Amino acid sequence: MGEVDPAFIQDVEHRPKLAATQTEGIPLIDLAPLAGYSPSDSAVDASAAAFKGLVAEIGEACKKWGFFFALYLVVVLDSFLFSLEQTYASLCSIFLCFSSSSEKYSFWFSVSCLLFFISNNRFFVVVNHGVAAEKRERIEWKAREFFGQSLEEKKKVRRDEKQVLGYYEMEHTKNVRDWKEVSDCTVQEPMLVAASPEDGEEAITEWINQWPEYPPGLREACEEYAQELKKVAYKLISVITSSLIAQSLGLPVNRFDEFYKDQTSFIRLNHYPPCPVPHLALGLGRHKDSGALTILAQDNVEGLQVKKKGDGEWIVVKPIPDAFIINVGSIMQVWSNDIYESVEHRVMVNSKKERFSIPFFFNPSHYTMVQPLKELTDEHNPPKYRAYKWGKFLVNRARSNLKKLDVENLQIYHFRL
Ligand SMILES: O=C(O)CCC(=O)C(=O)O
Ligand SMILES: [Fe+2]
Repeated sequence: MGEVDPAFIQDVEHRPKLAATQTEGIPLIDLAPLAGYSPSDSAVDASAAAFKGLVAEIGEACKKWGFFFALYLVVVLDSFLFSLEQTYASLCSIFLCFSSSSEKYSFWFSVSCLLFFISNNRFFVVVNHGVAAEKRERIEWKAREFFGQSLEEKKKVRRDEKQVLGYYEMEHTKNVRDWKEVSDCTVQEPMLVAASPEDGEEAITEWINQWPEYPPGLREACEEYAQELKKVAYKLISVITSSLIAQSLGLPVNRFDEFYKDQTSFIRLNHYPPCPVPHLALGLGRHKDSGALTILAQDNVEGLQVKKKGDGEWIVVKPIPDAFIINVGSIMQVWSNDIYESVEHRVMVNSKKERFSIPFFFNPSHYTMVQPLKELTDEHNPPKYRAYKWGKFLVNRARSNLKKLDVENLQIYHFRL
């Protein structure tokens, strides 16, 4: 990335402290009732008594530990799962970490949950999500090979205004340049999106993947990983729906299915090179993910931090081998009318080690009107957001993150009522 351009330098109040607070605690809940789950039978599985018992159990666990608990630890023996909880309005953020395990568990979405309660932030950690370790290793290795090439090579698949998917190294978050390079590919082709961010313009366009010649096999690795992660996302959505059902008896268990038919989910390969000024710059500035759900694979180099509610302290999410970290995005915050709150997070860089991460952003179809679910609102609890069209939001963001602007780009608070 060459000389340190002032575009990378964070304002003083956003500069990272190099010694940040670590996460520690973890309770566990056995989610074995999810064994055998597959997206096609979500209605059956998710309505089963055992599943309901599980959701209730998680609610109890939340009650028991509440948000006073700073840290809590449970050691888990064999298989784990996790889950989202029934919520308590004051609780806000959720991160889930999943670990992969051997293939034999693919049919057993069994498990347990590692819940981190840090003040009133919650994290969940899980294994046995069914993604084979070698599939994850393959995409991680291909990402290393891809980013290991010269800038000239990588620029052959560079994104631009029209080809929005591909390589780029100029992303700005909150109008400060990130110390990273990325490559995006869609999960479902063709990916249909709005052609323009302007309201009233109905034209649709396709975003097409650009695959580099080198490394061979990158495409296959991404495609196979995408299929696996889609399955994990559906499982998560079914648990989230179930926990929301506890808030509203009128919410059908397949409530979210309609949004994912023509999904705009995508995978991002993130590479954070070593940085000579880690105390001044960030790999990725503070932000909330704008989709519904993110499933993140990080390597073993520390860097991800989430913001604790209340005192605003930044907490390191320590890497767990083979773990996925899952966080609720802004769409889920709107759908749930703030029952779930999207977590603010950022990435620190360091002067010695490079770091890689691979988020899977689970997003609905471009024509989805994002608004609080009507089953979760009434005259006592009115909608907190007006509806917005996801495809327009997505295109607006895609056009606004490559350069410094004078104002913050589009956020859900712009739709707050
Ligand atoms: O690299 C990470 O750990 C986080 C990446 C992230 O938050 C993102 O790409 O939105
Ligand atoms: Fe993020």
